[in-house]
Amino acid sequence: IIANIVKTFKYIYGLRFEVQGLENFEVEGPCVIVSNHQSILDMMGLMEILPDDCVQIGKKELLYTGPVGLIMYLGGVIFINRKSTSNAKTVMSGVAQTMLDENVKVWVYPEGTRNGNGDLLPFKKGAFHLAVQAQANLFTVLYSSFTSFYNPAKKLFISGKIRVEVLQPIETKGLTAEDVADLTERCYCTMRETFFRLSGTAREPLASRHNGLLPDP
Ligand SMILES: CCCCCCCCCCCCCCCC(=O)SCCNC(=O)CCNC(=O)[C@H](O)C(C)(C)COP(=O)(O)OP(=O)(O)OC[C@H]1O[C@@H](n2cnc3c(N)ncnc32)[C@H](O)[C@@H]1OP(=O)(O)O
Ligand SMILES: CCCCCCCC/C=C\CCCCCCCC(=O)OC[C@@H](O)COP(=O)(O)O
Repeated sequence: IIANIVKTFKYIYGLRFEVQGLENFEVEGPCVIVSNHQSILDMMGLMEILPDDCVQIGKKELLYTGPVGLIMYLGGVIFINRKSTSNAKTVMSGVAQTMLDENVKVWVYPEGTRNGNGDLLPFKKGAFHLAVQAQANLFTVLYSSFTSFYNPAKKLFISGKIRVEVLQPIETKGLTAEDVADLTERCYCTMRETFFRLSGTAREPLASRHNGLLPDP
């Protein structure tokens, strides 16, 4: 119900989605889906391709946003406290078990916050631990940059097109916690390349950002 309502918002905002690779989602079983997160507009992009039985990880502050919080709660959003790694880790290890027991897919924004600066932030590792703990497939989804039609700094909001790509799943069978850092880095590199390709923007060398995993100084 939520997805069908939010999917109509694109007509009001004058946005078009061009989706590639949706058939990659046609794999049975639980999985973790990670994607870039630029703005609240991502909620439209999320609903545009949301598979069945898929819940999202959200910051717990969103639970207290009145009717929207209630809708998210009823929609199954898993709320985590980002300020407490141990609390977030405990919640997420429960999620791995639920994924397996109830055949659920989980959508995570590994940047951990909205970021509209035309690049990806360094990734948090929770989503990758989750995929490894559940030994589930990991899907990566990229939305092209919104900067050409939405730029709060320039007070710009015009109609536009968002290119979306669902990449081939990555298997995590046999991987352990020790492999998570490497898995995170591999996904980061692939997703960043894809983001620049979809956005039609030049690629900044990773070396200038400490292989992408560390914050800028
Ligand atoms: C008409 C009405 C419309 C209504 C319409 C409704 C729309 C309904 C749609 C809703 C949609 C919601 C959308 C919400 C969107 C957001 O709220 S985005 C913000 C919230 N989401 C997130 O933060 C997810 C990503 N974050 C993570 O996964 C983070 O890793 C965590 C779990 C929060 C921890 O964060 P952290 O401590 O800051 O960062 P991190 O460096 O990853 O971890 C620290 C250490 O713990 C380890 N660690 C992390 N996680 C684990 C783990 N699970 N197990 C073991 N070790 C772990 C790491 O490996 C790391 O250790 P080292 O490897 O460095 O030694
Ligand atoms: C001008 C843009 C406004 C257009 C809004 C159109 C689309 C609206 C679709 C559904 C409306 C309500 C959904 C609310 C869900 C909000 C999810 C979200 O984006 O939370 C922020 C969180 O990830 C990270 O928080 P921070 O960036 O760390 O703080």
